[in-house]
Amino acid sequence: MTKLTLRFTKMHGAGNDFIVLDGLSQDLSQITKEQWVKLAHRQFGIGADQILLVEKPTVPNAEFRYRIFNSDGSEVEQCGNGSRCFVRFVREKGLTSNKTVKVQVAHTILSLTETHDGQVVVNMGAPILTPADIPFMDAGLNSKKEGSTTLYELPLSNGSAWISAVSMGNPHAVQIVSDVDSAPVTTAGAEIEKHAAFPKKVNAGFLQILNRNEIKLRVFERGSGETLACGTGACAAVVSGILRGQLDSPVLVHTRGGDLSIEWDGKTSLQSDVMMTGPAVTVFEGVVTLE
Ligand SMILES: N[C@@H](CCC[C@H](N)C(=O)O)C(=O)O
Repeated sequence: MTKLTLRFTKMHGAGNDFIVLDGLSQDLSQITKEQWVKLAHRQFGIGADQILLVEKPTVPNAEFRYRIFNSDGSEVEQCGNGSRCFVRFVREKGLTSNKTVKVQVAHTILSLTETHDGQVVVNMGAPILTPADIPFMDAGLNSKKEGSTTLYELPLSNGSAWISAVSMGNPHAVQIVSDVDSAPVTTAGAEIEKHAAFPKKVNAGFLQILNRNEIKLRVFERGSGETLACGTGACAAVVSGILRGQLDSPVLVHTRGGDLSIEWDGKTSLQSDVMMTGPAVTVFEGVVTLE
């Protein structure tokens, strides 16, 4: 196998960490799934929750395309914290001078804006709540109404969990817990991630409500395990809490790696876009050789 030498940037958004690769000036097309896994490995690679590739768009109304790989090598549709790091990356590298950048991600275009205080605001689009589009197989599950949404009872080996199913481009199962610090995030989260009700697997969110505008959140991410923060998980948790009638926008989300602010006018229209504001930080740069 030929050796491949790549320039990379290590970044994080509220502790959710990324290897960002410029695919505009480097050929990344030959990299295999095994090599993504090795790059993301904490001991045998650089270490990251996700790898982000910056590429040319394939549609006319975006400046860039960016692709996302989980640390298990699976390619996914969406990454909230990653999108903030993406915009910081293209601006720091001088690849654009626009303050607001439109980027193609899977099947959507995201709009991202850096603010004067170093935060990034992302229009994450409207949440997807139709089970088949998440995708979520609700047939045969117990369900109940709470506020203006339906909750589903997900059977687990150690009891069950009442979840709401929300997609922010990627699937999330959100449950409310009384104390997020003692919640079984790694065990129940790992089981929910692979639950048969979610044919493409799912990110499992554990949400503790502090008051109507403030929550604590931990997420066991599909393909990466528990991360210090999950941007799409924060959006999905706030959508779930608002629909359950327990939260009001805006909501400050405390994760283990930092805070995110989420706004959603879902009481006016379910089609309202979710807005996420949070940090994006460059940690270091380097060169890595893949074999
Ligand atoms: N960390 C991300 C989400 C990354 C993708 C996720 N693990 C999935 O498989 O859907 C975020 O900040 O949203």
